[in-house]
Amino acid sequence: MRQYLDLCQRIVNEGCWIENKRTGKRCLTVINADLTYDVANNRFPIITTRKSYWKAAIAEFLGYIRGYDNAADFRKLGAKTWDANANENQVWMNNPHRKGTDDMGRVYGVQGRAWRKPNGETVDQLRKIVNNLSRGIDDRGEILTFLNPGEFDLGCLRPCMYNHTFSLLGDTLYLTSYQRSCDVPLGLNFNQIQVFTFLALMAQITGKKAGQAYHKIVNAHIYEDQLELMRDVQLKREPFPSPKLEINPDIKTLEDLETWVTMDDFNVVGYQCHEPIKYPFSV
Ligand SMILES: Nc1nc(=O)c2c([nH]1)NC[C@@H]1CN(c3ccc(C(=O)N[C@@H](CCC(=O)O)C(=O)O)cc3)CN21
Ligand SMILES: O=c1ccn([C@H]2C[C@H](O)[C@@H](COP(=O)(O)O)O2)c(=O)[nH]1
Repeated sequence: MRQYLDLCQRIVNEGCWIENKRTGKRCLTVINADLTYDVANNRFPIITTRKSYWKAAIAEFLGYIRGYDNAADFRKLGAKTWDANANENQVWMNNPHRKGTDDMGRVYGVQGRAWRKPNGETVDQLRKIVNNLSRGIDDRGEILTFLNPGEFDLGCLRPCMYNHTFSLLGDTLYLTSYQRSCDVPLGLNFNQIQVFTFLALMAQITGKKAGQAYHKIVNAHIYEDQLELMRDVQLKREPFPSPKLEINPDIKTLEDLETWVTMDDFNVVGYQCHEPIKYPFSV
């Protein structure tokens, strides 16, 4: 939690104002942030200086794991987070590839589970990684990449957290996740939870011990309409100790994640937090 607050404070102290064309807003911005999450000791990196809707964060990531391309499917799991990008972004609404209400196009999990090859076949990147890790294999290329520049025009948004690389040292599993663009008040609150939970889940279904998760961010920003709340409210609060994440031990395979898992299979124990803060969201 300290590392999150340090990053927020660094943006407030040292950030540069950058005009963002897509949203029409200015962002206070720094380049490069490195965060580490201790999954081995289950120190769940949830924000405690405001209420965090952690179930929505896990639901969103489960939707990526399942390869969903529709905001309605994310809503059914418990995440409303794609409603605006699927249905309120004028550029995407005017895109002839958009298949109607709630369609997100070929983003995130679609690329992760069904990357298109020139011959018409698809590559299931996640299945390959799970198969290899389960057999104790790390081919130094256990990479799940959502970033497909050839298909940017087929999706509502380019992926922000776009690459997850797994590594095995003996029977300990590590994860390194890369993020090109980070809305620190809103997005990072979710992304921290997602990186942590992804490693915990992958360790569980491949029979490995979870090690550390490394989260590398390039452009970390606070939108102009979020700054006051961050600087004058959230950063004035003292964090509480990290809680623990409990995952249903019956989740044993990728198929379990694809079929029956719901948010009832996750629990956070000992979460103490300050009052909610409602940050503005930019489409
Ligand atoms: N500007 C922007 N920031 C983002 O973080 C973001 C995007 N766009 N577009 C794609 C996804 C969607 N994500 C989102 C979208 C909404 C919330 C959000 O509104 N969070 C609130 C309430 C959550 C709830 O009630 O479930 C929060 O207080 O955390 C968070 C992440 C992250 N991504
Ligand atoms: O997982 C996510 C998804 C999105 N974001 C944020 C980062 C930016 O503020 C916007 C995306 O805008 P771009 O113009 O495509 O960079 O969404 C996030 O923080 N985390």
